[in-house]
Amino acid sequence: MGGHPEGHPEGHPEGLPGPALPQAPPITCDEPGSFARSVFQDRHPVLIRRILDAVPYGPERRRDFAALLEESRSGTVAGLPRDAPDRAAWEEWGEGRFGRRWAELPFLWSESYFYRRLLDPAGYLAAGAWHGVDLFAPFKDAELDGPGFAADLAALDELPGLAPADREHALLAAAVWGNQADLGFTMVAEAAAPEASGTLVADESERLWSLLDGGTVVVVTDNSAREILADLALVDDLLASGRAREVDLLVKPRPYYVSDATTQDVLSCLRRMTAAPGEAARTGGRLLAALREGRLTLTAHPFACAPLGYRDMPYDLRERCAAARLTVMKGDLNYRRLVDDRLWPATVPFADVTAYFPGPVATLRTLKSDTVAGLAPETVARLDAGGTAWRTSGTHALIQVTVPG
Ligand SMILES: O=P(O)(O)OC[C@@]1(O)O[C@H](CO)[C@@H](O)[C@@H]1O
Repeated sequence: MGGHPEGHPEGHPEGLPGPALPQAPPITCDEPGSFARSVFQDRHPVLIRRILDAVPYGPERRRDFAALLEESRSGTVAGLPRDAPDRAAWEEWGEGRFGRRWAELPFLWSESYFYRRLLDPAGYLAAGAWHGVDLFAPFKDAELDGPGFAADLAALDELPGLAPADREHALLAAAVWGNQADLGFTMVAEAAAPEASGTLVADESERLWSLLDGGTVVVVTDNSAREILADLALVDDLLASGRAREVDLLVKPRPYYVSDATTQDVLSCLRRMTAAPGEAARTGGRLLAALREGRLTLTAHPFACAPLGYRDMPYDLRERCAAARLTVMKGDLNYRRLVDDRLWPATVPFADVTAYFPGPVATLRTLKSDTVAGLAPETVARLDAGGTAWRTSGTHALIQVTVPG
C-alpha cells in the first residue's frame, strides 16, 4: 500500500490498465479563496473552539490543541509521537510529506492527517484517563437528542404503508440526503439546513437497483446519528426484501471528521431505534437479529481512516469489494477518496475515473467539496450559470454507479 505520485496523471496512474484520463491536479489548500483553504483557515478554528467548549480538557491539552491548529494553518507537518500505535502506518502513508507545508499537500491527505492529529491532544490513543473518550461525542449526542433525529425515527412509521418501489425510492432518497447531516459541515453557519433536500445532479438509481439481486452488499458508511439511521433503514429493507443476502457495514475504527460513525455510534443509533415506538423499534429489532445471525456485519478497518484514495486499497479490502455484488460509498469524503480528490473536468466520465475499482460501486453523496466527475455538459453549464456554490454547499447530490468491465 502507499500513495501514488502527486503529479498530474497522464493516462492511468501507476501504469494500471484503464482509460486515458485528462490531466487533473490534486486539490490542495494553497489556492487563495478555495474551499479547501477555507476548511483549514475558517472551519478548523471553529471546530477546535467547539471541542474545547464541550469537553473539559486541562490546560496542557488545551495548549496542545491550539498548537496543532497553529501548525496546520501556517506551519509544516510534524510527525506522530514516537510511541503512537499507528506511527508505522502513517510513516508509510505520509512518506515524503512530513516537514513540508500543510497547505501544499493534497487536501485529502492533509485534512485526514489533521483529524488523526486531533486524537493526540485529546489523549484518545495514549494510555491514561482520556483513552478512548470520543472528542466528538458531545456533538454526536446532541444530534441523537435533537428534534431532527426524533422526526426521522417517527418518519419510519410511513414505510410499511408504501408500495415496495415507493419504499425503496424513499429509503434511497433518505440515505442520499441524510448525508447533509454532517457535523463537520455544519460547523460553518452558512451550511445548508439538513432538512432541505435539493437537486440530484446525476441519478443512476435505476442502475443501482438493477445490481441488487441477492448478493453481498458492502456499505461504506459516513456520518453517525441521522445519516446512519437512514443507512440502517435502507440496509434493513435490502435484507428484508432479499435484495441483499448479507450486508457488511464498514465503520471508522476511531473518531474521524467529527461525526463519522464508529461501531459505538451504530450501537447508539440501534439503541435509540429499539427504544422508540412503532416501526423504528421493529426496524432496530430486525437489524439486531441480523447482526446476531451474521447477515449484517460491522467492519472497522484501519484503511477507513487512511489519507488515501480507494485506488490504494489494501489487498483484503480490495478482495472484499471484488467479491461483493455492490459496494455503496456514502458521503463526500468517500467520494473524494473514490475519485482521488482531483480537480477533474466535471464532465469526465465517472466510469473512467473509477475504472480501477475492483467491483461494482455506487456512490450516494451530497456535494460538499470541489471534486466531481460524470456530469452531463448541460448540467454543468446550468449549474455554473446559476452562480451558486453548487459544488460545496450541500444543496446538490448525486447517485452514480460504475460496473468495471
Ligand atoms: O464525508 P462527509 O461527511 O459527507 O463530508 C466531509 C466534509 O465535511 O469534510 C470535508 C471538508 O471538511 C468535505 O469534503 C466535506 O464537506
